[in-house]
Amino acid sequence: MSTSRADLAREIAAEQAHVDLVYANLSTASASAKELARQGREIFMSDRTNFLREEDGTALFERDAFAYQAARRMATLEAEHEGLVFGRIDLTDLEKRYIGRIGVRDEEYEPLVIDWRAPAAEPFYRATSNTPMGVVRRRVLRCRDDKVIGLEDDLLDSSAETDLPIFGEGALMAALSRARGRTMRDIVSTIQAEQDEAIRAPYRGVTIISGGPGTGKTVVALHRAAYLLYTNRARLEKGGVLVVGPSDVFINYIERVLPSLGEESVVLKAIGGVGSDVLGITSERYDEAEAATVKGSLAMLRILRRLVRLPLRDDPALHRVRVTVKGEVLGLDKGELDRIRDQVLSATKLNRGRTMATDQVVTALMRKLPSEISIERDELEEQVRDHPSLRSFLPAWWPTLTATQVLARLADADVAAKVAPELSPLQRAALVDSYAWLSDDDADQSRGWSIADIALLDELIAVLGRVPDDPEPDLFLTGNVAEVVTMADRLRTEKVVDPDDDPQSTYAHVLVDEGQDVTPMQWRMLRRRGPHASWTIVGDPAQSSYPDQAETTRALEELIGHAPRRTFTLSTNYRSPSEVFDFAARVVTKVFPEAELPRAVRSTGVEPLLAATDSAGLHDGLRAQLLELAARVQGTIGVICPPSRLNEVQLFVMSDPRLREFEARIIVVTALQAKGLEYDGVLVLSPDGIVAETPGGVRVLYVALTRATQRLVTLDVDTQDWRRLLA
Ligand SMILES: Nc1ncnc2c1ncn2[C@@H]1O[C@H](COP(=O)(O)OP(=O)(O)OP(=O)(O)O)[C@@H](O)[C@H]1O
Repeated sequence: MSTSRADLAREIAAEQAHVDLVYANLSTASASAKELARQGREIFMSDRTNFLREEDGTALFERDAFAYQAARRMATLEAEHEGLVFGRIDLTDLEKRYIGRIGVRDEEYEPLVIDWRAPAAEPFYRATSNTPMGVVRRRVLRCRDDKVIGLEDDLLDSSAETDLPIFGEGALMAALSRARGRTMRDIVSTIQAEQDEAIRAPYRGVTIISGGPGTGKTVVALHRAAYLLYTNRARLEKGGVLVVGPSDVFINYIERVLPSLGEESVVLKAIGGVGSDVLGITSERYDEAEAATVKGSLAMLRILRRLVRLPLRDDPALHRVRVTVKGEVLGLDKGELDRIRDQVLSATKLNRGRTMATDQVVTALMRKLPSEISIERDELEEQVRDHPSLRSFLPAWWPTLTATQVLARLADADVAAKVAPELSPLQRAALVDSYAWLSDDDADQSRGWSIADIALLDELIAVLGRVPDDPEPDLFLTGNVAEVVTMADRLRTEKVVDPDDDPQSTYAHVLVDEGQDVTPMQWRMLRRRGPHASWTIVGDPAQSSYPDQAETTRALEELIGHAPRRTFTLSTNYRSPSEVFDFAARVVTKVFPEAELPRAVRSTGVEPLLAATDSAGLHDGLRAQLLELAARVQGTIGVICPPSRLNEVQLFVMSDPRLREFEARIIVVTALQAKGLEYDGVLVLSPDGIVAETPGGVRVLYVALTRATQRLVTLDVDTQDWRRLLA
């Protein structure tokens, strides 16, 4: 229903005039920002009812309209390419409202632009032709910096008597068909109605955002964080917002979205970095499938507790203690000492328990003195307490332990056999092997703690308590155990602070992305970061890399408890063309029939390409397919491969003379590293390898197959068993 180019140019010029007015007001306002903020507050206080009527019943709007806020956030927004004003709605009563990243008023306090999060902006996102909400036309302005360069309109109420011109084919399609960059962009001008509902859901309790791949879960959750900061600013700026994603690559990918919405105060962390507040360690390393599964499971809880209680060495000298008072030998044997240990550990944490344990040992020894020996109680106590053998026994029997020292003990197969009897021999071997790097003669000592270990170390800190400021010297460190401990010790970086403080940083709102991959042990780690928080949890079980879904669900249920909960399911795939998504869906439904399958919003007419090669021809096959992909798509190309091939493929892509010219566009990752990311062209290398080497198997292959925004190629190497799933 469009009109001529001249009409469009006229319309753009008219919009430009309004945008110019906004910028002019903004710079005047910035110049006297503080003063205006003060005045604004006064007006707000004295004439609140007037404001309320004008602004659709919200007191929030006014605050953001204050020029002071605007100036502060403008500094961030200036760095972005998208304009400050991006939308307009024309209402049946002829009112027009401009929507933007921040609210701006003129000197009369008349709104020139409404913040996208204000209630008055809601119809911009929610109105549809079935329910127009009084909106006749919705317009998206495409701006570069402060210049309007295009318009896209939707006529929502064709029955309204209007002569408003309508331009363009719709903003969403225009946005989706552009090539993607290396980082995620905000979608503030094209948020869809079902997404808007999740974004504006109430603050309290737990908000779950589910839906298949590419439905905008991540981007919606980030807009929700910006919305919550707007509606609960005082609480959230003080209490903090934590966003947790699967990897550092993912965090780099999303990190510009919130600043582009004017919000800088959110803490972003990869799941392997959540424990860094207490451990000083972050990890990006994945364990092999079997070990990762064991370490994620709640069975580890019992194993770690036993590990903490297991004496560091089976030294007969620690099986008994003897002191002499007035010629009488007073002693406790192993059974008595074990009982004291159990009692103390059930009352307090190990690193805080030495004093209590000492008191109990002293009392028990005092009781051993035959009653006929006459001695003042105080003197007896002093003699027992200060006895040199007791003083050397206690630190060895009740050592101060760091989390890394304790976990490192699992490198010893005998220790693992004692503390983890419930594991199968295969599981136990995988667990022990995963710590082989700790031994001094392991070639790969640089491997370090894995992502799954971080949650275990965090749990251990919760069990052990902090290391006291001035731990007594650990006299027990001799022999073989000492070697293991020494290596762990080198990696020990726990911060030492007041032992009575809760050691973790906590937040008022925690947003967890790719929640389906969070293992039960990781949920416990996250819970410690938000004991009183409200939560936004984003996920898609069909993409899970943790095999025991039932266990993860239980862990999540425990987190939610009785808190109010609401679930939003997003149903449209904005990333992949239908040809790519339908192909991937065929694969996943064979192993996970209950998968949420969204409807792809676009189609390109290009079916995925299934290619094959053998190990000998891998480089030639890979080069040929990548050159073809690079010629066919603009933008990024993701090569998704099994972990065992990652180094080889990275090296090949960097060194091959023909591929080097595309180096800036090609990214080589494993399927787990590709979680949450997208590329214009995707080559999935060795699907069989991905299934075999990754926890989650076919579900993780599904992740790989759903990363493309344009084209998908699969390249089998030697085997192609996975193709049976396409039948
Ligand atoms: N309303 C929208 N307007 C424009 N682009 C959108 C919209 N919704 C989603 N997108 C785009 O679709 C792509 C997929 O979004 P996102 O990564 O948030 O999906 P997801 O559901 O988290 O995917 P996955 O589960 O596969 O990680 C992104 O490029 C995002 O910007």
